[in-house]
Amino acid sequence: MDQSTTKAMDVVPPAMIMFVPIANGSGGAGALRHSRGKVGHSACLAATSGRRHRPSSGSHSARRLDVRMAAALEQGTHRSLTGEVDYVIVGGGAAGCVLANRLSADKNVSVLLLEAGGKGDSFKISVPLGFPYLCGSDIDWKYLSEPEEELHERRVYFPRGKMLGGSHSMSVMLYHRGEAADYEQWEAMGAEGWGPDGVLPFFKKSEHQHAKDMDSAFHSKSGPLSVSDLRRVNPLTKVFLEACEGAGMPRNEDFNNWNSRQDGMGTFQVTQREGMRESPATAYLRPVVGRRNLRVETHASVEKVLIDEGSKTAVGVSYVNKDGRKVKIQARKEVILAAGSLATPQLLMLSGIGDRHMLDEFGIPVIQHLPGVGQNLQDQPAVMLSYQSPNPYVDKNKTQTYYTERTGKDIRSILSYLFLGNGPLTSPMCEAGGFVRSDPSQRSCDLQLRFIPFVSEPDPYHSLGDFATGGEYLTNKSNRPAGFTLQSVVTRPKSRGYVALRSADFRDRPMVVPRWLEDKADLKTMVEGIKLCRKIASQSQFAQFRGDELYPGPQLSSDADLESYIRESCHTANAVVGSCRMGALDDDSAVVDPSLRVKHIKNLRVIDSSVMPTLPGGQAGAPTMMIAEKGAELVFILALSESAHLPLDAVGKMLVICS
Ligand SMILES: Cc1cc2nc3c(=O)[nH]c(=O)nc-3n(C[C@H](O)[C@H](O)[C@H](O)COP(=O)(O)OP(=O)(O)OC[C@H]3O[C@@H](n4cnc5c(N)ncnc54)[C@H](O)[C@@H]3O)c2cc1C
Repeated sequence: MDQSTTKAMDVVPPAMIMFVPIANGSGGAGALRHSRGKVGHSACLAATSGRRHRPSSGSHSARRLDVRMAAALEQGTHRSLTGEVDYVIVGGGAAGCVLANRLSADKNVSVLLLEAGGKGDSFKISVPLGFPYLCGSDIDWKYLSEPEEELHERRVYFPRGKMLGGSHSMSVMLYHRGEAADYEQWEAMGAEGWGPDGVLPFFKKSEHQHAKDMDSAFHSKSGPLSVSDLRRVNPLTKVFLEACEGAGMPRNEDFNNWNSRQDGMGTFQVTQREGMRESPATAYLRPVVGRRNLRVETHASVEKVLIDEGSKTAVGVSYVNKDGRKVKIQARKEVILAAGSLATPQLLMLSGIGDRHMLDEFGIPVIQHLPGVGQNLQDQPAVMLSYQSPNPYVDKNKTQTYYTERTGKDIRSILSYLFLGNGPLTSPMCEAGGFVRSDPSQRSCDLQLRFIPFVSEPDPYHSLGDFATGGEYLTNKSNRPAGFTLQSVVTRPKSRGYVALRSADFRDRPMVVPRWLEDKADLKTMVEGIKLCRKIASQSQFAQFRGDELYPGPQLSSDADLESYIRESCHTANAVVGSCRMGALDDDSAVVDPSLRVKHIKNLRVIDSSVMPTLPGGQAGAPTMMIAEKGAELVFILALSESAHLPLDAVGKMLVICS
């Protein structure tokens, strides 16, 4: 038998199985036995589980609690359930952490979360302004795209988090959902049940909104994920907002209120708790890591899903654990892929699910020809406009206004962060910006603008990669002037790329072909973005803060010049989605159905950012967690309907009433 498949493993019928420690209760290795439990109203409990595990919100208590949670996580990651579990979740990122919390809320089921990276609990991760220092470090997968002519043969660097919390643990923390029309489009593309009314309850279920006066129709204060206003707004950010007004742009006080237009400028909300990064790991996983039916295994790299060839049923996964040992684990109920938009399609292909021709090319036995796997890749390309300040090297000492590599070393910033949870170190860098239409005929905003009180190179990620390999970017030696940057992001891109296998070895990164400029409309949007940013920067409000334009530089002014600059320097805004698209049951190009089940394969779902049919205009983190919230409910509905012998619809309605 070929190694990529497993003949009928002993699949236990759908009965709930509880794991109970039999040794000293300390969760010692392998000290567990199974006991059968009944299906109760546990799925209803799942709907409120986040609330029961809320960390306290006392001033310094969150920091202390973080330490306690880290200790619990330490124990949790060493607890060992061997052999078989009910649910195996592959990838402990944004979606994986949500799923681990919600599925293990039913204490009658056992859940194993496998994460290739580590715990991701170091201090540098929790300090918001430290975000650039995470890029290129050992908690980053550091993907590189294939060279493309359209991008002047550049390889684009894609940071992706390799730790619990995934990419969101190294994110910029902006909290955006897109607008209602984005989800109407999902539904129109065959994602039945994923329209605005179908997704809003799950955004709210996730959210713990700290700002006052937010419309409760769109916000909630009872979810696990802390969402807040900025603790400190940089003086230059305020200048930027005044300049936007000067340029005739409207204000928007809440980009996530679907009763009003997304258009307008304002400060961004962030996923932070008391000035510290809030990731899916801190919000969802750490509070529940002590649950006895949940095992979290880090440094566990999944190589493929084990699928029974005859019945086309996922029965488990094989992975390499932290000791380098190959382990097979059986999933009695489901395997759920949540490895993100680059790794999930790779894992499907390595498991024999994907385009037949590609699998043949690498000698992988085809279990299911599914040509959509890896296609429909979307991301938001971005381009920078940077100015130095009038006294660029003297102004480097104004560390509270111009962020430079000195800001993080400034004693005022450090003390303010440590004792008050405030100051520049709480900044996500992009503190303000907004959504605009590059021309009035656009149906939705095609541009997101972001203001950064820091001089960025044209391709900041290239420079960050250089820094990670010993370069001087971000060090005291760097010759960076003080200044500021405006970033134009294609927020609803029309171009589509793809992910393909590079080899049949799971340790090789897949090929990533972003094709950002495939649709010339996206190029045009970026050109218009630079022009609009120049207009904002030329307003009188900036007069005393603006020196020379550094990038692209005033000599580049025609559309052709700007296009060339964009090809040379556009970079990712980190919203990589769509490579395992959800669609209607009869849509052959879709990878998962609206219940997120992989087409033609039993007991296998994809629940992560890769299922998005299109990018909701904004960042991808909040929509990913929404997908995982709704995905967990879909998993419960199936489990309940099977054990109670009820139709799926009836169970779905019951759950709505319970929650
Ligand atoms: C630098 C950066 C900035 C960002 N800024 C923002 C922002 O401001 N706002 C926002 O909303 N979003 C932001 N994002 C995007 C957001 O983080 C992602 O959209 C979101 O995390 C996607 O969730 P996911 O669960 O699909 O994948 P991920 O969060 O990437 O999780 C996938 C997980 O799977 C693990 N994994 C992969 N392969 C395997 C394997 N073989 N075995 C086991 N585990 C595996 C990975 O290590 C990772 O932990 C940013 C992302 C980055 C990288």
